[in-house]
Amino acid sequence: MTLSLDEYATLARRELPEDVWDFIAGGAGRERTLAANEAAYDTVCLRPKALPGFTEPDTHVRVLGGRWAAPLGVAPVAYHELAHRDGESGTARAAGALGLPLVVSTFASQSLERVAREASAPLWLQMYCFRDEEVTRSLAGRAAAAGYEALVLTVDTPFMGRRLRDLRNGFQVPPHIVPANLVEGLAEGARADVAASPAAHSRTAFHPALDWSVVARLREWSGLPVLAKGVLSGDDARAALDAGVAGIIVSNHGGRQLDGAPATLEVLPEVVAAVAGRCPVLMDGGVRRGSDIVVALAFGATAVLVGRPVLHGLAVDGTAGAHAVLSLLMRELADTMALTGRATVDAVDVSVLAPRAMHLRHLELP
Ligand SMILES: Cc1cc2nc3c(=O)[nH]c(=O)nc-3n(C[C@H](O)[C@H](O)[C@H](O)COP(=O)(O)O)c2cc1C
Ligand SMILES: CCCCCCC(=O)C(=O)O
Repeated sequence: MTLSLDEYATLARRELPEDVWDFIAGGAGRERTLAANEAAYDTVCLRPKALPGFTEPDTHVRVLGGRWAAPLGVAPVAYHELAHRDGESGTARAAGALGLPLVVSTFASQSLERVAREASAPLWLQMYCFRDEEVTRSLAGRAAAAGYEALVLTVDTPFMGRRLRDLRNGFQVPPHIVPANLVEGLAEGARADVAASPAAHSRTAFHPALDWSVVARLREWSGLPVLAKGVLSGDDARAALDAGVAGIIVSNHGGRQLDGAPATLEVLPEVVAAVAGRCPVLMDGGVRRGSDIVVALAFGATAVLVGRPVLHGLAVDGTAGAHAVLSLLMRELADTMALTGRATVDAVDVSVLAPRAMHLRHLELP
């Protein structure tokens, strides 16, 4: 019986080649930010509620007009087929069965159209922007045509961070796994390039000097709302809003870009304050328990996204494993809401938190 996301990670590690495990698990540099994301949740305590009078809370939320079964979605993660041949279609089936949204990566191993055919819950497409603007424009248009409900512009990755595990391993994407959304847009040489070294490819293919004006172009090309993913400060949140985003995702790319960047939970309140209710604020990074979701909501998040745990589920048991991971998180979320006396997601606010300092103060009383 697998009872926690940590256990899924342990099982997934046994299933995957070591270099693939490292690509998924790893972060940039010393992996300080990677570690900080999870550790941040350990600094916070929750306040239990005695005799709340119910056991099954309503976890539904509305985000950008879509109804989600919980404030939880799947973060954009490249190449799901690295974890299991079911790939993104399997993840879409798993998330859809639970009423949870999926953000499909530009670097998905199955085409965005194929994933859409398997989906039954909201789909968003994550956007990397390329030197060749036609590639970006075409992706944005295809997303709209295939029924995607939003674009997620990743704003923290002008190139991939220095991931030492991948450099040591000489990590290459296996030849049978391709960036399915791009195979037609990229010249043959560039296709070989992207497999041989994702990091080197990002340096040559990604737009090197993107600025916030791209938000308007993405909106124009797709007619879809655009969210900015990778915002870690109030200043950047305001810039994103000025550029016309419909939502913000507080993210440090799972610790894979700027090592030394703060844990996402740490900066979430600053971003929420800057946004002041003008758009939804999602977050990702280190969410591994339902109680982490409650903490993120208490800090002002509208919803959270999870990345690595979904790949762990896929690696363990394909579509069923991804489903198991997501439903475990939903169960833990509902239980935590019940034990803290919150019958709805709206009822989760800062009063659900009991900072550790409170306990210390209590102990110090004469
Ligand atoms: C293997 C892997 C691939 C990723 N690929 C993408 C990607 O293509 N686009 C993107 O915006 N973020 C990507 N991310 C970052 C995730 O969207 C997300 O920010 C991060 O995984 C959240 O942290 P978590 O894994 O601790 O849940 C990737 C992360 C991992 C682990
Ligand atoms: C050029 C290939 C890029 C894959 C990017 C995936 C990603 O964002 C990651 O963090 O890894």
